[in-house]
Amino acid sequence: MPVPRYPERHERCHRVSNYPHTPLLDTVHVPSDLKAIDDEQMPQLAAELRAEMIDAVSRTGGHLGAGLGVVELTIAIHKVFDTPHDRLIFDVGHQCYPHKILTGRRDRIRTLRQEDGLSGFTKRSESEYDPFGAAHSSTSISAGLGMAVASEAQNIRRNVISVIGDGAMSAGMAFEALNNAGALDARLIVILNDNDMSIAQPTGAMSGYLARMASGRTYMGIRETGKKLTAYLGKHVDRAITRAVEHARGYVTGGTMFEELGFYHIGPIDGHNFEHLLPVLRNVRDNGDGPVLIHVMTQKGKGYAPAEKAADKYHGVSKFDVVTGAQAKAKPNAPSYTNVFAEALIEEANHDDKIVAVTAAMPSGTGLDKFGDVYPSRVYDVGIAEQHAVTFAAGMATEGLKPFATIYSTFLQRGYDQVVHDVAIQNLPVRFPIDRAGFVGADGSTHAGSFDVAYLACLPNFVVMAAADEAELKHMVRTAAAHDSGPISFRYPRGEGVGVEMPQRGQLLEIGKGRVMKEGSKVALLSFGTRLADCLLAAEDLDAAGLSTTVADARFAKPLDTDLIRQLATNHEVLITIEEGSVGGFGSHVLNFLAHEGLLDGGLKVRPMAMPDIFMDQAKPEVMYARAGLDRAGIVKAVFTTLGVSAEAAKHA
Ligand SMILES: Cc1ncc(C[n+]2csc(CCOP(=O)(O)OP(=O)(O)O)c2C)c(N)n1
Ligand SMILES: CC(=O)[C@@H](O)[C@H](O)COP(=O)(O)O
Ligand SMILES: [Mg+2]
Repeated sequence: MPVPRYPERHERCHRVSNYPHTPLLDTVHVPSDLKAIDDEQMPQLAAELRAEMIDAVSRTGGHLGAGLGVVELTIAIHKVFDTPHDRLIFDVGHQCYPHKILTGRRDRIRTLRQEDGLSGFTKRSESEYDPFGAAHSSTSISAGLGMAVASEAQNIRRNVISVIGDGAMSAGMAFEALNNAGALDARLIVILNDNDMSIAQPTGAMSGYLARMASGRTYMGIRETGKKLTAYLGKHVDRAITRAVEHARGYVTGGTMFEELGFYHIGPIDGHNFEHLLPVLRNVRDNGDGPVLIHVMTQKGKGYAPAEKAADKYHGVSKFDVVTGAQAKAKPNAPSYTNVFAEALIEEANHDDKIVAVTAAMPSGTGLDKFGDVYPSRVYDVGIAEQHAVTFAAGMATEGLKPFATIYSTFLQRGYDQVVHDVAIQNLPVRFPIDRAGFVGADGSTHAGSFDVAYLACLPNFVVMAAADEAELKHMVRTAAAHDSGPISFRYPRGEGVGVEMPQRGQLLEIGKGRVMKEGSKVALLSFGTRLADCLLAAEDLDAAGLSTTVADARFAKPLDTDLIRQLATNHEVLITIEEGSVGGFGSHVLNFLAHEGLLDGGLKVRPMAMPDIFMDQAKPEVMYARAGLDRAGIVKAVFTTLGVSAEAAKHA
């Protein structure tokens, strides 16, 4: 039976109306419905599921390539195992859209990543089929092992399956979990979904090792393989498995790194071929014990030509035209912060050959791909390894290089002990450009850059800056490059700048000095970072309401500009701090200073404005600002509330 291949048809066929058979997908509401469908019909189901996913993501945007690559694998796992009793954990969770469609969420799949819609990742509160939430990578083996051990401790027979990508497998956490699992001997099934891609090309020796296995260098003969498999799976190695072995390139059965760690290692097998997947999974389900690793080869973007051709560009997409693959791109009003950072770093590197840059598997997201185009030997992609990235940079700093460890706010959380122990305590001049600081929109709470100011400004030795606009970002890159006496960070958000005039090169900022943008006499708005633009707009409203307003840009959360704060506290009735970060950040440091200096004792009304103490679900950034009260209207409201007056009364105050 010919399987319709979506790209060749170039049609929107999510309803499979042009498919000659009854849509099988319409009969699958939950995974147990798969039991009624024959193995031979699985390719048809996969084609329908793939088409459904492509159509949904073309309307919502989101993670495309990873999900397309695991369509067959997802179906096969749900067909063979008994979820949700058996636990299925997707690492990162960005590949889980086919899983969502098969697990009762098809009717909401076109709400993916939208306000009040489905999350773009797995989420415990969303479905019983998501036993573990994710979005940061490389947690699935640890979580799965915990579940497996807990089940065994409670005499519950269940399979736990962790699906982890080759990129995610590069992280320290994954190795820690493999190490523990091999020793504990718990019944854990790890499926290594190897598509030879991370977001970008994978890097590192592990990636090379997997590629060598996939190219057959370590394969053993089929007969020998059969013997080994029998040893693991028991006497009844299914006839189908022998067929699968013949079709697949073979089973690796000895001497692999995974085997040395105590795993039974099966594969590589073809992850798009049900004749290989189903018998292998059934045999693992029905026989054997202890940890097993199944190495499955897949193709990122499988079944959609544009995504197959350019897996990096179709990892995460905006809305796109299914026929052409063209992604919707709003005309930008200003350069993105990421691009400004990249250009500024190149500019500084032109002047200083000690400058180097480090990324943890995010070259395009951080702009370091552009830096690498100019200075290929001065950029290091260490893989998904934030902890290592930080200490690696610390080591470079000890030898006189000037490393920029460029890591998203949310991912730097993973390297926190390294930031404290390896960088701050030793006062090493590692520069931390912190991208995606603040709300990030569709990726939701797991990716929000909420905590970096709180977790960095509390550390002795650190200088902590936030850019209010793209020109400020340039200044901060230059300032960080010149700051050689200890660690320094600067944060900037996802998306476009505000459209200010750009200097050719950044200026050196005086450490610990803010700037006054506008002088008033009654209300002082002290902004840290990109809320400055809304503060200036709010000040217009406040002035119009008769509340003369000063606006200042703190630039530094550490060291604080104490002269500026003292002056604002002394000369105004109200002092409001505003930042796009959690409680415990800039505002907390200002309050601490004011309290210690006795500046709160004379009746000054101080209100710190920060992100609310919740994990906020995905929505458009404007909506998130409004919800958090961190937009123009929210700032005006905070001032009125602090003064205990209405807008009308304020005019007469
Ligand atoms: C701790 C952490 N660092 C970085 C990322 C960003 N990230 C998301 S997916 C991804 C690549 C994952 O590659 P792989 O596991 O091979 O999955 P694939 O996309 O190839 O299916 C990266 C780097 C992340 N989610 N978590
Ligand atoms: C899944 C993941 O962690 C990344 O793909 C992330 O979604 C990228 O975010 P940006 O689009 O902000 O680079
Ligand atoms: Mg991969």
